[in-house]
Formats: sequence, C-alpha cells, structure tokens
Amino acid sequence: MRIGTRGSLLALAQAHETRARLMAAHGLPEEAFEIVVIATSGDRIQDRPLALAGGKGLFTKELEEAMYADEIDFAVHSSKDMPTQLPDGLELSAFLPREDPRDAFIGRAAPSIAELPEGAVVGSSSLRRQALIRRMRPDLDVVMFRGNVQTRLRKLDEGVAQGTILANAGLRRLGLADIITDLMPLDVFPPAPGQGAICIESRIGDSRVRNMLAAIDHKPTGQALACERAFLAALDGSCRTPIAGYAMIDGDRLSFEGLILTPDGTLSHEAKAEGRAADAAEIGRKAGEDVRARAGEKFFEGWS
Ligand SMILES: NCc1[nH]cc(CCC(=O)O)c1CC(=O)O
Repeated sequence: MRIGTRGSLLALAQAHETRARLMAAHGLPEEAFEIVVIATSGDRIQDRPLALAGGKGLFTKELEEAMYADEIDFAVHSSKDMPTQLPDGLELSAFLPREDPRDAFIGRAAPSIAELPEGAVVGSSSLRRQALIRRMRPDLDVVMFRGNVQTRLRKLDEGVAQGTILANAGLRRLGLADIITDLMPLDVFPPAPGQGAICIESRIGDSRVRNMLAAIDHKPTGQALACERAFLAALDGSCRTPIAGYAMIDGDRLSFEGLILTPDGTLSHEAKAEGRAADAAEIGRKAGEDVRARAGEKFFEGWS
C-alpha cells in the first residue's frame, strides 16, 4: 500500500502514525507500506494568508491527483485542512482517534494571552484565531504569521511577536508539547472544525483499501467530524469568515458548539445542539443553518 502525504514534519508524523496503526491492526511489517511524499501548493505558498490564496484545497489537490493517477492508494490529512466538498470519486474513509482539539499559546512576554502587556503583538494567520484573540484582548496587535513551527519560534526569538497560537495536537505530534505555555479553554477559544483529527481520503469503491482502513477507523471521531463538517458546509465553507466548531461524543450522544465571528471579534453568533451521535451530520447542518439565519447574509459579506 502506498500512503500519500505532504512533506511537512507534521504531515510525515501523521503518515507514520497511520502506518504504525495499520501495521499493528493487521500484523504487517513496515515494508507492507510505502510512504510517498507529495508537495502541495499549500506548502509552496508562504507569503500570504491561505484564505487569500484560494483556501483549503491547497493542501489536498496534488494528493488527490496522485490518487486519480494511481500513484498512491490513500492520502493522510489533517481533517482541519480538508474542504467540505471532496472531488468526485473520493471520500473520507477513516479517522484516527482524535487528539486534544484545543489551541495552545506559546508566549514569550507572558505565559498566557490574559497576562500579555497592553499592546503586545501576537502572530497568527488563522482568521478564527485572530478574531478570538481580538475578542479576548482588543488592545493586542494581531499580525500575520505563517510558516512551520520552527519559523514561528524563530520569529518569537527575534521579537517579531510576543506570542503565537498553534494546535496542541500538531505540537504534540511533533514532540513539541514542552514549548506550550498555556492551553486555551474550549469555551473561550473554540477550535476549528476538524482540529486534532487525522483523516484518510481514498477512492470510492476501492474495497481493498477500504477493508485495510476499516481496522483503524475510530467511529466516534468520524461522527464528531461528520457534525463539524456539516456545520461548516451549511455556512458555505466560506474561508473568509472565522468559524469554530467542536462536537463531543459520549456513547450514542453528541453535543456540539459552534461559533462564527466577525474578523475583529466584536460580533459573534453561537450555536449549541445536542442529539444522537447517529444524527451527527444532521445536527451540524441544522446548527449551521441556524447561525446563518440569525447572523443574516450581511454578516458574511465584505470581509477580505
Ligand atoms: N493548517 C495547518 C494545520 N493543519 C492541522 C494542524 C494541526 C494538527 C491538527 O489540527 O490535527 C495545523 C497547524 C496548526 O493549526 O497549528
């Protein structure tokens, strides 16, 4: 089996984790799986926010083309980077057990956002994180910050900013949990839909691949993701609007909290929903339609 992945350290860590789980589940040796690294446009574009460069498909397009061309059997992704609408003939066929979904703060002048001095600079290129920081601390100066973890840490060392925010899950997968100075609570700083969950994309109808992946698929994570992705899809997947959403599964029950904000963090609309885990997608879709109706179409217009 050929496992397709991007070449970033985080993507490679995720591909290796997937391979280790497949080896354990099927009692197969490492040689049964080849990891194939494919560069994506998202990796190449470093000079502007991804929302302005075309949004989410940027991390997935080249991997999807490799699946169509039968150069790889499946692709490992961060669910957060996946568009809500997949190209024809492809599906999300497995999810690994979700890591902690929270965002992590890496602070220099202070260990937490609340303790930063007035006017301090925080780097982030995520519209959601920028809006949430501004909502918490309107006095802070939020600047664009892209690049991998090492680049960001160097910027902190150089004093370009006094703090930045990254996903706890990614930092843990990179073995970098010790650089975190604070974990953002889910209620004040809700994560992006899909954050912390690794997903696997494959060709619809490829039963050999599907059977292989079924052994490592984590159903509760798949249900949570179905809800969060339906929420996002109902909001049109607009990557110009800061959107947060997190579903929790407890047995056969699901609870969901979603949030949309204006980029400056001054206005927001929240959705809370509960129901059967089996109805995950329906719950997410309704929550999305509900906030969309309450916010009004004007809410989604005019941001850039
Ligand atoms: N867009 C980059 C990206 N995609 C997934 C993760 C983190 C890992 C995850 O959420 O599973 C990150 C980095 C970050 O947000 O810190």
